[in-house]
Amino acid sequence: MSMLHVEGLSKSFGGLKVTNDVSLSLEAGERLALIGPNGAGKTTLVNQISGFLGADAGAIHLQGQNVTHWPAHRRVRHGLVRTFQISKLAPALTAIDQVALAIHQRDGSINNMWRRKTSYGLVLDEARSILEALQLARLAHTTPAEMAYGDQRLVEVALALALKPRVLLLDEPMAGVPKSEAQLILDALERLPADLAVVIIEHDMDLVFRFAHRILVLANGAVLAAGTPDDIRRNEIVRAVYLGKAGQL
Ligand SMILES: Nc1ncnc2c1ncn2[C@@H]1O[C@H](COP(=O)(O)OP(=O)(O)OP(=O)(O)O)[C@@H](O)[C@H]1O
Repeated sequence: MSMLHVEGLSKSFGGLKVTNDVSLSLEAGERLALIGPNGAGKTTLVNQISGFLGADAGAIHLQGQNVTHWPAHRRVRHGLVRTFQISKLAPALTAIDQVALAIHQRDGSINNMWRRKTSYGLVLDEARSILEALQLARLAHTTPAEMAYGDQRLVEVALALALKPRVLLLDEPMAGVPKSEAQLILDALERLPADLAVVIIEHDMDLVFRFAHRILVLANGAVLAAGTPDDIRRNEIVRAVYLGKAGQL
């Protein structure tokens, strides 16, 4: 059974079809990249899958369960977690506190007055191990303002991991990150749990072609092509519409 199955998803804003009959499937451990020119509908599709935007037509199944009409927070509880293009970090909190807060949120313990100190110790242990897994332990006691931008993006990935996703949607983790920090991001993404299913929106083709097992190309809201990185690299239509024009192949 697929971890995520999207069938015929569509959405229009006025007369503009922003997603047009999009289907995709994702197995545990798979890395799928969503690429396409600006305005192709990538973020809209991720907004729909994560429950931030409804669908005019189509269905979304998470591990066989129909979640099409579920609100975003319910999808999160069932393992469908996303990050955003724009930073959502709390400016005054250290990385470890932010991750600990996300763990509390996941466990529903944030308002639990009777929380025992021992359980808080366990939360901190877990927060530390999430940071370590992404090689971010060096940032544990650092606030976002004191971090390089690439590190901030990675702490956001750590926050998403704290929610124990089975499917992780990453919206442009490389956006705004200077080239000098790009390798750091790629290294961290390659250390994501092997059984996690990942959908990544990304304009950086180096990252896309190194990270993705499969690539789905969107243009004008519709699927233009889908296949392995080699298939996509060789696809003449994709080259003409997107990759060739971007001069990145
Ligand atoms: N709330 C909205 N109301 C009206 N139009 C919208 C809305 N959100 C997105 N759009 C339009 O939908 C189209 C797709 O936008 P979307 O942000 O999904 O594209 P994208 O592929 O993610 O682009 P980018 O690579 O620039 O992030 C664009 O033409 C955009 O202007």
